Amino acid sequence: MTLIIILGKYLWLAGILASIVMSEVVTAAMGLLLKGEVTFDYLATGMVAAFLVSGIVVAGTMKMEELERRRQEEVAKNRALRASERRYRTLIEVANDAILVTDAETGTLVDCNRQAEVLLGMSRNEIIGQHLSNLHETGKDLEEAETDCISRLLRGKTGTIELSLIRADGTSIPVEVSSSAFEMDGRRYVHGAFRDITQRREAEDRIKHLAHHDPLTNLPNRVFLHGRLEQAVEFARREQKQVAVMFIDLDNFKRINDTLGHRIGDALLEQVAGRLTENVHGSQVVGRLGGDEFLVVITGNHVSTTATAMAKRILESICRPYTVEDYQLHSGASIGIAVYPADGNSAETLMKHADAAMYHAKSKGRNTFEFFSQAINRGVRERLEIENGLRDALKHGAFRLHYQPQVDLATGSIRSVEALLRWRHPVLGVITPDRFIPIAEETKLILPLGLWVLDRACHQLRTWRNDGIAGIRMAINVSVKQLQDEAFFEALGSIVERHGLSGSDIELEITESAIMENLSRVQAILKSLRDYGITLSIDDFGTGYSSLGRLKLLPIQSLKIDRSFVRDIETDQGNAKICDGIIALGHSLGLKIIAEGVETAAQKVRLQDAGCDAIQGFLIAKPLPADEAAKLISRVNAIT
Ligand SMILES: Nc1nc2c(ncn2[C@@H]2O[C@H](COP(=O)(O)O[C@H]3[C@@H](O)[C@H](n4cnc5c(=O)[nH]c(N)nc54)O[C@@H]3COP(=O)(O)O)[C@@H](O)[C@H]2O)c(=O)[nH]1
Repeated sequence: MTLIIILGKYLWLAGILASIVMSEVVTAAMGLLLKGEVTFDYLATGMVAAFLVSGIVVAGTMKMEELERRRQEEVAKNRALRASERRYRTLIEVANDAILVTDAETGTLVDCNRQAEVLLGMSRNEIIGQHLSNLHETGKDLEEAETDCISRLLRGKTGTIELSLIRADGTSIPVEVSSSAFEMDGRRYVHGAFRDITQRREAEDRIKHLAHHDPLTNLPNRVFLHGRLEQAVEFARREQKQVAVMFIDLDNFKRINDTLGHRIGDALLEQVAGRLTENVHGSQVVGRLGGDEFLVVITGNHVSTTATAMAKRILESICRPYTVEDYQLHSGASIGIAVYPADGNSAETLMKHADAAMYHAKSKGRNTFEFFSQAINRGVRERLEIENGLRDALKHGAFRLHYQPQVDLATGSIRSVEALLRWRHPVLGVITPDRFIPIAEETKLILPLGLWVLDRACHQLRTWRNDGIAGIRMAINVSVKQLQDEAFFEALGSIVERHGLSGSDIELEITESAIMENLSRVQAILKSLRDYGITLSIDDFGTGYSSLGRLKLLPIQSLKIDRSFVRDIETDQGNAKICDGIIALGHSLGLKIIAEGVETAAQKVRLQDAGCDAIQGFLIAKPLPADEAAKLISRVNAIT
């Protein structure tokens, strides 16, 4: 071999040597031929042999050169290949991701980096040779989707996908895979960069949990419940099943929250959530809609029976006393139930109807449950009609005020009139304030409506004054929602002054229950009103369980005995005693007492004997239109 290399390198020398040898041979042969020492044939044969030998020497030498060139090329190629392999290994080893190289035809792993060993908790030897699909987690809901991912990977589809790998210790690990396909030696491979996304998934899960759960009780929230209810309805539609939606609203919660504070209220809600959870099993779901409202979703057959049993259990469980810090608290619940498909075809309708049924349960006396019915549905529609009608009536000036006199029992004169709203609905006819005021309060329409009443009542008083009817004040009902409105006080002042009146011309009546349930929130505004000279009166007194202690806190000037106590004062000893008690209590606090709903002379006498200061009722007059009220005032006050 060395000889070949040397010869290969010195081919030119071999050529010269061969030429010299050949010319020597030819010269010597010619000499021998001339001397006749050899015949021509012999000489020719020798010459040919010499040519052949030298040709063979030259050809062999050339071949050796060719071999050498090829060998060198091979060495260079191998060196380049090794360098490329080193570069490739360095590249995949320095990668932050786990790299797995898969034979696209067989799905077998043919290479991996150190990160892959760490990610999978396996050695390189354990990884290489495995089928890629052996490493992905199976037996989960996502199996189908992930199998699809694996086959996408193997088909060399580029892009990013997410799947779960199974580690050597059996734990699952979510990964994001960026893959690309390449060909080598006529075979197709897939290069996959696998990135551990456990932390990202955990963060996403945390965010998802927060977005779907109520932070106080950790129960599913409104968004989650709505989605779950939609799924349940869809499932029931497909599988011919039923869904019951149970709307639960706590009784008394607002009072507890307002009087004892939000910390106690929150603790109570947490305990209620715990009790509800105890009563919900299997596929049933309980969640919190917000405030003191909870929802349960029940799917299956005969859901009405299940819901009835569950509602009874829940009511019983919610009723048990709660211990929160040093307090023993009592609550109850009102439950409304709507069933798919009878009561609605969508999550929205079912929730709305369960809510309506809950309101019905509440109005029936609380701590009870009620299934949605067509009667309730009619009520809901009517309510909606009233709500829409209220907006129109406000816009088109369809309200009227009537005025009912209040008579001073000491003098017999009319000392004030109460402004009372009247409304004739275009379809439903006359609607009493008892029906539309609560709806106006819920929809906040009471704010513009209340201002309209103030304006019209003040306008009327000014008109009467201008007409010479003096010495009376205007009593106006205000809702607690109005008192909570920051703009109310200023608006009232500007209305009163615009009509050339002063605070002392106005008396505001606020219902006892409303004032007591919102005491802390309205105390400041009541004080401002009193400072402005307005007389404050507690309406429907006796129905709201005010304690003497709390009454003393209020800047009020009079109490109005609820007409339910006045109705049979002559015959009902109990009611008579209540009236006597209210009069005595009020006087002891320096308050004036007025009795409403006085319909008979006997009632008037009984109240007068008890020391009542003023009366209002059909005995004197029903609420009257302004002109009739004016005539009555003039007549009565002219006599007295
Ligand atoms: N926030 C506002 N509330 C208002 C306004 N206008 C009225 N109301 C409140 O609606 C409730 C019902 O009022 P209404 O149907 O007008 O009934 C009043 C009288 O008609 C009725 N009344 C008066 N005397 C008698 C009687 O001898 N017998 C009898 N059966 N009913 C009688 O009482 C109502 C007046 O009650 P009160 O206000 O408690 O003095 C009622 O609660 C109104 O307050 C409004 O503009 N804003």
